[in-house]
Amino acid sequence: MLKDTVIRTRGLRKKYRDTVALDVVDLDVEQGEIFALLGPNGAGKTTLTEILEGFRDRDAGEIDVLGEDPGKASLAWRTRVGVVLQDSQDYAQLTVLEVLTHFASFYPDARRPAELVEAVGLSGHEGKRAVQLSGGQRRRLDVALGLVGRPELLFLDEPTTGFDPEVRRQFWDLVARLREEGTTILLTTHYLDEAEHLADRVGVLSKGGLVDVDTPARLGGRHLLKAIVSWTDDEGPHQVESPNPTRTVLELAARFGDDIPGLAVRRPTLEDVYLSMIGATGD
Ligand SMILES: Nc1ncnc2c1ncn2[C@@H]1O[C@H](COP(=O)(O)OP(=O)(O)OP(=O)(O)O)[C@@H](O)[C@H]1O
Repeated sequence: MLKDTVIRTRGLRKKYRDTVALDVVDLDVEQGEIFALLGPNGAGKTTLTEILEGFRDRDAGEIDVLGEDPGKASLAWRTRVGVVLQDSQDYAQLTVLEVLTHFASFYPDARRPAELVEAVGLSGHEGKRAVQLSGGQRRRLDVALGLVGRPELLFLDEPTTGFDPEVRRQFWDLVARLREEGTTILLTTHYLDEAEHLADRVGVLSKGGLVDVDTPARLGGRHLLKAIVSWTDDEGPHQVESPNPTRTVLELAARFGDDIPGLAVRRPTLEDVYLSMIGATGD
């Protein structure tokens, strides 16, 4: 294993009865990287994540996570890994502060509960029982629990589901701060804007296989795709694909004068590329 590789899998396979959930997955995630795993429902994201976390067994393949096999990992390894699962854990009757204090006691160098409350935007809710929190607030408590042990590697499984737009932005800022501290993050999300904003690289999982791994800007050859220039004239709306949209706009400006009616230049988004990749594999 390379010194700076935090996650490495080779030939990873997992089957549930007749369903092949993971089919020969080779994945490398480097130290300090934010890696987003994308894929439609049932693609295998949770299966892959939970195998890497040591919560599910694999059928075949090699895995190295922070130098150990998660299936046989030590307690010391577990303190280096933070996990935010899709489903909340059961601590409904404890207050926010009690939950955080309790979990902090398991770690050698835990973050202070007050710091965590602030970081996930739960200030003012410290005394509330978990059961009294809204869905989004409860999710933020889950995220705080993932961070409590100051993990070197953090797994975030759909962390912002149920967050309102403002809290999502706050969460993104929190992830940016973790990145600055050198935390490696494996994130699964259905929000393409989240992947674009946060991830250094994204991997698209479809039907148990990694279809592509690249930066958000280059995934699926996105950087090579043509821009779409659209405008409106007396005949109605027009649009053309252009390899050089600046030139197209200059030509239109020469034709229309100062103002090109209804001008828009649209570059293919990560979502456009992702949907065409998923469509191409028949999901
Ligand atoms: N415990 C299980 N027993 C049987 N089949 C399972 C089990 N867990 C997952 N599967 C199947 O394995 C496949 C991959 O599921 P997985 O939950 O890993 O997908 P996912 O990408 O996380 O989906 P989602 O986006 O909906 O969370 C699916 O076909 C699912 O039905």
